[in-house]
Amino acid sequence: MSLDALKEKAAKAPAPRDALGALRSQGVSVIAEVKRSSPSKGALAAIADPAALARDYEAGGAKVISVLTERRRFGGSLADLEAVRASVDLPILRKDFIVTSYQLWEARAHGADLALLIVAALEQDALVSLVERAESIGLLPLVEVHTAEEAERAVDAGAKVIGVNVRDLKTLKVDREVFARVAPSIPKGIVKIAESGVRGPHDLLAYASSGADAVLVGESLVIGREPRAAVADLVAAGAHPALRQGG
Ligand SMILES: O=C(O)c1ccccc1NCC(=O)[C@H](O)[C@H](O)COP(=O)(O)O
Repeated sequence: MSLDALKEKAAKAPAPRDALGALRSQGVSVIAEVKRSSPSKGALAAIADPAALARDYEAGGAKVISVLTERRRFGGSLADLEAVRASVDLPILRKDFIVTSYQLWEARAHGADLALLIVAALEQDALVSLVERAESIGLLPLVEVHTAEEAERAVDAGAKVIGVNVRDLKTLKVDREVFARVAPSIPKGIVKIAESGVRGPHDLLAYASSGADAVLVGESLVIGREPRAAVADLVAAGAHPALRQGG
């Protein structure tokens, strides 16, 4: 589709939902992901009806839904994004390898409210310009980092929401300690998300004790038999106001 056509589609898309408000609400917010497969684990779950899964996540108390839209390695699509957006009242994250403003327009045109920007994949100028572009078209950028240096770059680029992915995207290894090492480099006032490796409430509590305002969870929700109950268990664990770091 041409950029002009995409911009026209974006203009007709439903208005963006308040993702920052959702992430800043009380308790540790759960971002539940629609994830069929992954480079690290291969096939995880068939997910014939991503909209039904998203409704289960919403009923369990998730604050945001993440939809992987990359097809080859994650089995996702923009059609999934659109179907999920239409089926719930929550803000939706387009989780993909976004490196152009075309992909941001594409995200908004298909109903996304947030878009992932991975610091390691972008030169600083490009990162700054994509953060600005995202905000100008109504998308909240979730800027993903894996090291303290990348966190500094995210802050310099004006990120309001930073996700620390504890999965090393080069080796695919998950090291949950990464969050505790990187989070102190993120100033108060910026929403901190711990991404990957949440197997259950104990991992959410560990991330929360290191300052996480939200967790992003994929695999453990899609391989379990009761996604709604699994989300509800996480939400209950994260509900204690004392857990919030006041960041
Ligand atoms: O999941 C992977 O194997 C992966 C590999 C390379 C780049 C990204 C990858 N995953 C995307 C994500 O960030 C996760 O889906 C998300 O954080 C949820 O993680 P998990 O709960 O561990 O499935």
